[in-house]
Formats: sequence, C-alpha cells, structure tokens
Amino acid sequence: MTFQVYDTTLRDGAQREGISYSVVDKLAVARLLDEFGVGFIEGGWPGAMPKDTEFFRRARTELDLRHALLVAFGATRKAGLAVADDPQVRALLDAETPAVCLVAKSDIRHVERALRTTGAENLAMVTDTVAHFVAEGRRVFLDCEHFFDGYRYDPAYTTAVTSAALDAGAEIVVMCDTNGGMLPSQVTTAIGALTERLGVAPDRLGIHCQNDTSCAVANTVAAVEAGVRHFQGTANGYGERPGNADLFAVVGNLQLKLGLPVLPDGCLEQMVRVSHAIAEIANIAPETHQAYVGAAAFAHKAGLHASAIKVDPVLYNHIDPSVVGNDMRILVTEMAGRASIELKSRELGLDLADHPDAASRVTKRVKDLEAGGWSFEAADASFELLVRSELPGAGTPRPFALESYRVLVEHREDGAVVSEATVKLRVRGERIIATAEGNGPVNALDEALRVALSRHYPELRGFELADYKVRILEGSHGTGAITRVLVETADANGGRDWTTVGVHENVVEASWHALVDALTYGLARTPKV
Ligand SMILES: CC(=O)SCCNC(=O)CCNC(=O)[C@H](O)C(C)(C)COP(=O)(O)OP(=O)(O)OC[C@H]1O[C@@H](n2cnc3c(N)ncnc32)[C@H](O)[C@@H]1OP(=O)(O)O
Ligand SMILES: CC(=O)C(=O)O
Repeated sequence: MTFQVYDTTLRDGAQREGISYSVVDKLAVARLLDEFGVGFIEGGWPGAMPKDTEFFRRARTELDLRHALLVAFGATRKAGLAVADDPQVRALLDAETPAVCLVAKSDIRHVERALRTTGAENLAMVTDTVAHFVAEGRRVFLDCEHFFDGYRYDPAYTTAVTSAALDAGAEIVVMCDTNGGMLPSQVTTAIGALTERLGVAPDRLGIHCQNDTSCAVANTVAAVEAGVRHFQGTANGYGERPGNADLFAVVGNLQLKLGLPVLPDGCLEQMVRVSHAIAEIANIAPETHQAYVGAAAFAHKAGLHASAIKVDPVLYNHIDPSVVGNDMRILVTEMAGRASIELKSRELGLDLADHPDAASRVTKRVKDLEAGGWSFEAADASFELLVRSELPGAGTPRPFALESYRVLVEHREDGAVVSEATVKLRVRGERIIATAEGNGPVNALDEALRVALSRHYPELRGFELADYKVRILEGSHGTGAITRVLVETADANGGRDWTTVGVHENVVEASWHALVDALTYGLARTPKV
C-alpha cells in the first residue's frame, strides 16, 4: 500500500496571517520537511509571487531532497484564453518541477459567480490545463476547490469536474474542504457516493482539509479510512484562517493508530525537531499543547496519573513519546501526590524511593506553598532545592547568610529613575557590605548580590538573568494581592538554563527569593573556579 504524504506548508501554510517566509526560509523549511520524510513538497505559486518564482529557481541547484518531490502550484487556465497563451501556465512550466498541482473550481456556484463563466467552459479549462501539463511530462494533481460543498449542491457537476481531470490524465483529484466546514461522517459519506457515481477506486482521490470546524485532522483520517491514499496537510496546521490539517497529527494517527506505513523508516522520530524548527523559521512560538509534538503533549500534572506512571508509563500515555521524538514530563503542583514528587525528583537525579518520609514532607510543603501562591510547575530549580532540603544527605549549602538588604528608587530632577541596592551578608565567616545601581530595583539587587559574592564565588560571573516574569495573584489569603516572580537564569558557559520562583506580598521580596534560589542552584551545579 503506497501513500502520498503531500505537504503544503510553503503554499497553504504561508497563507496563515502573520507568516512571511523569505526565499532562504522556504529552502530551509523544504529541507526540514524532506527530513521528516514527506513525499511531496508544494513549494508555492510561481508566477503569482516573485518570491515563489525565485524559490523554484534556487531549489533546482540548492535543494538536494532525499524523500520528497517538489510540486509547483497554480490554477487552471483563465476562462476564454488558450492554455498555451496563459502566462500563469507558462510560469508554472518554467518552475521545472516534476509535478504540478492545479486548483480548479468544482462548485458550479463558484464557476458561475466567482469565475463568471459557464460550467462547460470550466470543464474545458480543467481538461485543457491537465492535458497540457501531462503532455509536457509533468505529474498532475488537481485540487478541486469547494469539493464537498459543491458535491452537496450539485453532485453531477462536481463529479463531471473530477472525471474531466482523470480523463485528461490527472494522477490524483484532490477533494478540498476549502471552507473547512465538514465533519468526518460527511467526508466519509461524500467519498462513498462519489466513487460509486464515478466508478473509480478511492485511491485516485486525495484529501485537503481546512480546519474551520477543528476537524481537519479527523476529516483527513476519515478520508484515508475510506480508501484515499493521497493526503495533504501542513506543518503544525499552519494555513489560511484557522489553518490546515496538522500533518504531524495526521501522520502520527495514521502510522501509530492505524498502523499504516506512511513515512519512510527512521523519519517519525524527527517529528518534534522538525515541528519546532519550522515554528522557529515561521517566527511563531511552538504550541505547547499541540498533539504529539507540544512540550505538554506528554506532561502529567495529576497525582493519580503519576502514581500509575510510576508503575508503567504506558498506563497514562497514548504512545511512547520517544517514538515521535518527544519526552514525558511530570509536573509538580498542588495536584501532585507522593508518586509525582518521586518521579519528578528522579527526573532531576534525586532518588526518593527509599525515603518515603522525605517524599511525604516534600509533597506537603509543595501543597502548602502552592496554596500560598507558589508554583513549581515552571521552576524546577526551586523544586530541586526544596527536595534537597528534605532528602537526607542531599542538602545544598546556602552560599551566604543575609543580614539585611535595602533598595531605593530615586527619581532625579532630569527625569531619570535609578535604583540602588545595598546588601549586608555573611560569606564564609566574612561580613560583606556591597552597593550597586540598576535600571530597576531587582536589577540593582541582583548587581549588589553579585558584587558582594564575586570574590568568594567567581563562577557567578557566568550567570545571566535571562528572563524575569511577574504575576500578580488575586488576594485570596486575607493578605491582599500577592506577587509571584519567576527568574530564568542562563549559563554563559553553555549549560542548561534554570528557573526559580519567589512569592511575597512585596514584589522586591518575591524577587529576592527567586534570585537567591537562582544563585544557590547555579553555584551548586557549577564547577568551582
Ligand atoms: C483555495 C486556495 O487557497 S487556492 C490558493 C490561493 N492563493 C492565492 O490566491 C495566493 C496567490 N494569489 C495571487 O498572487 C493573485 O491572486 C494571483 C496572481 C493568482 C491573481 O491575481 P490577479 O490576476 O490580480 O487576480 P485576482 O487575485 O484579483 O483574482 C483571481 C483571478 O483568478 C481567477 N480564478 C480564480 N480561480 C481560478 C481557477 N481555478 N482557474 C482559473 N482562474 C481562476 C478569478 O476568476 C480572477 O480572475 P479575473 O482577474 O479575471 O477576475
Ligand atoms: C486548494 C486549497 O487550498 C483549498 O481548496 O483549500
């Protein structure tokens, strides 16, 4: 059984609001899609946009694809124009791709109202254009726009468009749910009715679904279950309006749920890497909760889940995440039980299995702290320090003892606002007082701490405050609003970043907790200078 995995990230995907690829971006995306093992890459519409024309020109020398064939997209000839005289058709040929995909009207209402021509002329446009490209040695796919809506309105006309294309030599006629309004059962019914009417097997048909009902993936899978072998989609579901069928979910479902061999061996595990790399190029943050590839796709928060996962991860994962290049994660929050704490600690290299009392104490502290507004879900480093403080023999020494700190904010006559912080610490028996300025109170505090500690801990110089997030939480504890601060610290020497948390009614004090955890954690894991 051979499947055609047809990617349209660079054509339909580029129709998503906010995406604008350069030619270099398009070449990079094409290489990634090829590594994912798709069979066809629709690279754009040559002749419609100079960038797309340029992409196909450069692709000839700069792309060395292992799995995929490049496809150029265009429309059937203009109404009333000979196919050989249509400049769009010429541009499509000039792209010199082994295959082309032609979009054709297949809903009689669109033929008459949007194209402003007759049903007969549209059929001739399909026949002429398909035959022209076939005669030029191209493989031809025909995208039937508004196929399902057209078929419901006038099945005879939509069927006639399909037959005209197949008779003229099209390899596959693609049923497009252009407005994205279909449901899986409607797709299945239409395919059954059409194949009966046409007298052709469903493997001459393809499927292309927009996602306006959030059913694009389900509709695509339903079409394949109905016998279709050519399916289209885009990386991460990018596309016009809400998007297209997310090719990663489609492929994951077909390969892992239905056991269909849609990708070459060794490609499925590239899924997460390719998904995130394309998101990066598209300048769109990867969707954390995206099926299969999202960072949270296999992240477990509920204590009950973790307690079963501790026995066997299969019990709460629909697949082994590594099969698609993803990882399972255990989240530690107020919903954690002892099993969550134990599994998360194990992830961090701390074994609580032989310390049930410590696991219970950590669980209780996490629940109590979270009730007070703390959140460890994104603050692994603070969680690790907490576990270490309870696990016998694993404690992390605090690098200093605080005598006091003070922060001033000065609004000067010239309008400048400067913060100044002073810290008084005891470091290895020495009393140190240090003062520093910063562009805000937290920055000043961070600088003063570094000044005070740098002689005893020179490795601190490699730490950078990479991100600082503040969230004001509604006052639900009789204290008024409280502030939660998350600090992300980067290691200039290339180590992994780490995140710490602090909570207090006062934003500076909350930040102080997060900063102290950040330095403590960083110093504990960095080799001494
Ligand atoms: C469903 C889909 O998403 S298909 C992909 C759609 N993608 C895009 O539209 C992006 C690229 N498009 C473009 O750059 C431009 O729209 C172009 C270059 C294709 C056309 O631009 P223009 O010539 O200025 O025409 P315009 O966009 O205003 O209208 C489209 C024309 O194509 C005609 N047309 C639409 N579909 C078809 C078709 N399947 N076959 C032949 N002609 C068609 C329309 O009737 C209209 O013709 P008209 O100019 O004689 O009225
Ligand atoms: C061709 C296409 O993108 C559509 O009909 O949705």
